[in-house]
Amino acid sequence: MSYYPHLSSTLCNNKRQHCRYNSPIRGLHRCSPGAGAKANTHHVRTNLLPGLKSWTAARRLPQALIIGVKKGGTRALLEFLRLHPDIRALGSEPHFFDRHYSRGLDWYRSMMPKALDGQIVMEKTPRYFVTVDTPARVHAMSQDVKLIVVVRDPVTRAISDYTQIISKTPDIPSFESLAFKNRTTGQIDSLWSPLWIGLYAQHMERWLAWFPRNQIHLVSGERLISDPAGELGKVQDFLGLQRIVTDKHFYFNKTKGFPCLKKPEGSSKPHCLGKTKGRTHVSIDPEVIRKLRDFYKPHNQRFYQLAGQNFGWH
Ligand SMILES: Nc1ncnc2c1ncn2[C@@H]1O[C@H](COP(=O)(O)OS(=O)(=O)O)[C@@H](OP(=O)(O)O)[C@H]1O
Repeated sequence: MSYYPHLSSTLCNNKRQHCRYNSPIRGLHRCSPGAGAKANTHHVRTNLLPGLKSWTAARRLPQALIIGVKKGGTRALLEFLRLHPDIRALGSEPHFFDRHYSRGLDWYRSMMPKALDGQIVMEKTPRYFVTVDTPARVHAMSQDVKLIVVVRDPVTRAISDYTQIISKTPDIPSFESLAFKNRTTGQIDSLWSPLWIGLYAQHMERWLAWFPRNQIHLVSGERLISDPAGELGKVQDFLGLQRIVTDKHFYFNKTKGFPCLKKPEGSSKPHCLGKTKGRTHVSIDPEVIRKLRDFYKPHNQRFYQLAGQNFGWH
């Protein structure tokens, strides 16, 4: 007989790993064992239940990463996942594997939020998806790490990317002139970063050389907007978590034109993402958009094959 029936009742109790109740306590909603990453030795005692038991929170290396894609909806996904009591996510982008790798894993670990046993530590850095050395480096940290990629129509993604770039550097040439090596012949400049990032199959293949397909979960950036609870449900399943973030957490904000949170973590007020998320895009010559759609068609098909799903980008 358990002394803490309200706690033990949250533990997984059958092979299908269902949980019976929601615990009010962080760290007790896991429905499957997660990838292990060693904690550091600098523990902090955290008394969650005065008089009952003290729990140990520690900084650990992440067990899950949102690796991309830039402008895919990665911030929205991270903010939504943070509502889950068994997720501890770093708010900023640490860029460890692409920019700060020489600082070492101890530095990386020190960046992470403290987490209890059973909580999943995660971070998002969208550039990881496209940086050549990153898959091998992530693999060297952990073979079991769970990887999440939010993908979005590469043409819309490129325009979103350019909209962000021009908002910071207004003097750059037009999208139309940067997208082509030669506008007259119609030759696309696939090495221009906003276009190159959208070659998802190429980047995905690099990850698949290091990680099995079932360790990479793809989120549709489009569905993350049209059905956030549906996409979040699948991500929670992938992470082995109970589905705690559900449609009751979201409402559609007509002014913003996007789903927003009824009650974000640590607040009781509704909250939408900031002004840089969901910007009005610069308008692009429809003929250029048509050429880009043709350009991406074979790449998208190859990506659908690798993904085992069709994202419906036309
Ligand atoms: N709920 C909600 N609110 C606001 N924005 C949302 C939301 N869900 C997805 N998105 C889309 O997220 C796009 C930005 O993607 P990222 O967060 O990955 O951008 S970044 O790479 O971190 O800069 C952003 O792109 P733009 O619309 O081009 O600004 C949004 O379309």
